[in-house]
Amino acid sequence: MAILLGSIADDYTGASDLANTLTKNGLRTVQTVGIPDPSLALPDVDAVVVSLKIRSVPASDAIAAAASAERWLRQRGAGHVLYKICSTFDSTDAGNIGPVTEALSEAAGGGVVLVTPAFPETGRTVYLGHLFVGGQPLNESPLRDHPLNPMHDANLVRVLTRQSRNAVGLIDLTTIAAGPGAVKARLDALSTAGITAVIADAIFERDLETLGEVALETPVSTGASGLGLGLARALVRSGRKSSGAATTADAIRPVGGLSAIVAGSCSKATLHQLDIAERSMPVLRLDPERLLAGPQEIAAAISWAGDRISAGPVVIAASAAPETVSRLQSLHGREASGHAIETATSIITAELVERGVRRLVVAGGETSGAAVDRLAIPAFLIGPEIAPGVPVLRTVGNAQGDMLLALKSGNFGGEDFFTAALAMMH
Ligand SMILES: Nc1ncnc2c1ncn2[C@@H]1O[C@H](COP(=O)(O)OP(=O)(O)O)[C@@H](O)[C@H]1O
Ligand SMILES: O=C(O)[C@@H](O)C(=O)COP(=O)(O)O
Repeated sequence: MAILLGSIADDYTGASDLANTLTKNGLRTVQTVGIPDPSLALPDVDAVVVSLKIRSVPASDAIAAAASAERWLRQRGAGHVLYKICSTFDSTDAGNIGPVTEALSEAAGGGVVLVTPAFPETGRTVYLGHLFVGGQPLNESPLRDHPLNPMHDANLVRVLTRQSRNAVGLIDLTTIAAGPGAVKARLDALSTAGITAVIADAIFERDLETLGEVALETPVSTGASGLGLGLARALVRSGRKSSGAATTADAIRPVGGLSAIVAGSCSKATLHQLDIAERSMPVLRLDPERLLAGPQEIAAAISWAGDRISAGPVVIAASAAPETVSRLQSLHGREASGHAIETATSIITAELVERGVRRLVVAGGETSGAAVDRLAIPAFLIGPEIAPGVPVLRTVGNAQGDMLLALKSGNFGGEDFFTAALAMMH
């Protein structure tokens, strides 16, 4: 299998978001969970998205994991590797977007890397280096209250500079509107000035098409699904994409079994989706304090689900509003609280699968990573889109048999996302 495009995603929901975008734009794509075991039979594809859980780990761990994935992708023919980050640039001053971008670039021989989290379809745009989420600057959006990576600065040149060893530049919208030639000339000038990463503006998909065309001529880029769209369209336009359409129908063959939703995302969109789900499904709100205190809350949740799940889907959520999250974090620490809750929700998920759940929605990137790791799912085929950024996934090589999943980024999906997702999984 020789692949045209490789990607390393810093979390699992982000990986499925990118895989969805690449598929929609004509690339046959598979999502692997880490570097797959050589015995795993992967389909013949144009693009592989390797999902890693490296958004909120120490930078040195993130670099090591990304470097191994990059080597694996290059060995399979990837001429370009996209480091898939969050469209809301989720990270801290310690990284990991800057350190991983620099490491991947150095591994590929250096040069300047285009960086943009723009994803216009979900309202993420970048202008003069400032990231907007819908109509709000990043630091005024709900991302200011993210449990793990609260974002307090919309100026991405500044944010990336704080995470980088080398200087960071900007390619503004005027240059991008002038086309690929103008972008290349600006990149060359910035590179001569010693800059190794540039934040690129992008408001419309045409901006990302221009950036994709330029990025494809370089070994590495860093961005969200918008840049994936640009790269995929550039590959198709250039005629480099092999024949064979990207179809999704095969991925949603029915799997039967029970269905469940597990949420650990505390994002505004997820909190509202949970409120809406309460009108049509049993929803258990976990007590975060009790979750941290010992295994009783997990056992109680599994017993609660066991009493109801044969009658229809159930929802189990650790999610809480910012004030509650802050209170827990002030008692137990930010990372310790997040990690303990991810562990608890992943144990609950595995128990539900043990009891026959085969159709599963997980809300939250870190939450999804912990759950998929505990289930030891090796890879996913990409099915149809439920909402922008969220496809139905079908497991590949799963020990428990075929399952259908949706890994929902906290901020994605309309208010009826959970019922919409389950309606597409049979
Ligand atoms: N009630 C809570 N208090 C504190 N942290 C929580 C709570 N519920 C979930 N979390 C943690 O918040 C984090 C949410 O991140 P994530 O799953 O990536 O969601 P999102 O996709 O919204 O970013 C996880 O680490 C999760 O364990
Ligand atoms: O780019 C995006 O916004 C998503 O693909 C993504 O990475 C979301 O991360 P989480 O909100 O942590 O799921």
